[in-house]
Parts: sequence; C-alpha cells; structure tokens
Amino acid sequence: MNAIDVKGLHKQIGNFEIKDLDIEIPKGYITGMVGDNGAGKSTLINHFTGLLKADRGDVKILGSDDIERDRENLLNRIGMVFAEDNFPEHLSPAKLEKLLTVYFEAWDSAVYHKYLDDFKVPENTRIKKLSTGEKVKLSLAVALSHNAELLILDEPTSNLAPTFRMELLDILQELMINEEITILFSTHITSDLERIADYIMMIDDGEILFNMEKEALLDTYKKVKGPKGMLDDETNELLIGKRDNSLGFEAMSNSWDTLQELFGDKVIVEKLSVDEVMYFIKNNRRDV
Ligand SMILES: Nc1ncnc2c1ncn2[C@@H]1O[C@H](COP(=O)(O)OP(=O)(O)OP(=O)(O)O)[C@@H](O)[C@H]1O
Repeated sequence: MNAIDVKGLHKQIGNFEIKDLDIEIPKGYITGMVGDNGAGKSTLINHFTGLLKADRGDVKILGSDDIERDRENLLNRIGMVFAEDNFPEHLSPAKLEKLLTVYFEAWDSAVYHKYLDDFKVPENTRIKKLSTGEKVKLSLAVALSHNAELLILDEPTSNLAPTFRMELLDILQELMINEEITILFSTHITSDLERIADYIMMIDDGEILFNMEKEALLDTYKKVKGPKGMLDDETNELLIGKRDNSLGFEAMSNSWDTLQELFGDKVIVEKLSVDEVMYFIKNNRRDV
C-alpha cells in the first residue's frame, strides 16, 4: 500500500521540467529525498500538497486522486513543514492555536503544548520575533499535533542546530514505532537519511535517478577501487560513474563480487555512503 502514488507526472515551469515521473512512497516508512539545489524536490513536494497542478499525469495521495476536491480532508491528514512557514507573523504560538483548533478536526492541544515545551519555543512571543530555528520547530509542533497520517517535510533539518536535529530524528523514529505514519522528507544532510530513512529517493534535473530501500541500496551497490590498467572494456562495463585518479580508479558497482572473483585482492570493495552513491550516479549521467 502506498501513501503517495505518482504516475507519469509532468510539469513545465519556465525552463525547468519534471519529466514523466512514476513514484511510489510506501505507507508506514520514512522516505528521504535527496538531490542538488534546483533538482526539483520542492516542485515535486508542491504537487503532493496541492500547491502545484501537474500538466499531465496522476498524483494519488492517501487514496485520493483529486487533491483539489479533497483538499480540506487531505490537509487534515497531512502534516507539513516547509523551510519557510506561512503562519500569521503577528500571532504568538499560543494565539495561533486558536486558529488551528478550528482548522484541524483532530487537533490535540496537549500534544501541541508538550512539543512547544520540549522544543523550547516561547508560547507568548510573536512569530515574527522567533528565530529561524524556532519557526521550524513551531511548524514541526503543528505538523505533529493533528494526528497526521503523512508527514511531508521539506528540508526540515537545514536550519536546526545539530543537537536538536538529532532530537528531531529520534522523535520521527519514535512516531514510526508508535503509530502507523508515513514520512517523506527532503534534505541535503545525507547523514540524516543514513540515520533514519527506510527508502532513499534521488532526484536530479526533474528525473528520479533511484528510489530504493536504503539497506538494499547499500547492500547491492558497493564502492570498488583498483590500480591503473587493471580493467578491460568488459570489466569497465561493470562500473558506474568511474573516476580515475593518480593511483587507479574508483567507482560504484553492483557486480563487485564478480570483480572480486576476477581480480582478488587487487580490487578493494567498501561500503558506500549516500553521498558517494549520489556522486557516482551523477558522474555516470555525465559520462553517458
Ligand atoms: N515559479 C517558478 N518559475 C520558474 N522557475 C521555477 C519556479 N519555481 C521553481 N523553478 C525552478 O525549478 C527548478 C527546481 O526548483 P526546486 O525548488 O523544486 O528545487 P529543489 O530541489 O527544491 O532545490 P533546493 O535544494 O535548492 O531547495 C529550479 O531550477 C527553479 O529555479
């Protein structure tokens, strides 16, 4: 069962194009979305929240294939955090709650105040006076206080201090254990993904380069390094995004075991980081 199902999504904005994407975000898991600046992460997310409408293709969220028609119901069931929030700046978090209780059917005041307290967000200070990080924390408190089934977080951690980032990742993980919830979050901080994501999706220039279960990704693909002159045309074909350096080459490969059989100790096989996966895949695109 998928929380988000996208088929053939196409969108042209100026010179940028989201190119006929098929995406499945499975229910009950954390999916992390990565990609360079301008890759299309926010544009894609805006289609999930109804802020943008596709030129063509289908977007199905929490069973609804008509976001406009079901907007109110969906916004109750989706918790959202964006890098910039749209809360009325003249209100304090305490006053804001009066609006939110009207808006969200399943608003939980006790949970909201608990998060404000835990996150050390001053309840009676006007939002415009809050620091950037405090505003993100306020958005998170709101997103976590209306019993949302799906959390969509667009770079939630980028403005947060490392200690709170860790705290937030723990909170998100705990939510997964205690409740049937789905989380999609975009980030540039790949160590956050390594820590909590079940699936990793990479977007580049409006295309999905991969969307895979993290453990399967890191078990299937490994970093391989070897000396100069070791490879022929055939073994070269087993490598993804190869880069040569003064000592030899390094690349990513899902045929690392074959290379090990062929070359024994001459080839070094190591675990990849998510950053390295992205690096080699981008290299491969450049080479093709
Ligand atoms: N309203 C718009 N008009 C023209 N171009 C736009 C508009 N909105 C977005 N774009 C372009 O679409 C591309 C994708 O932008 P998007 O914000 O989705 O990227 P992103 O992956 O979220 O980037 P970042 O990591 O920097 O936040 C960019 O090239 C951006 O300039």
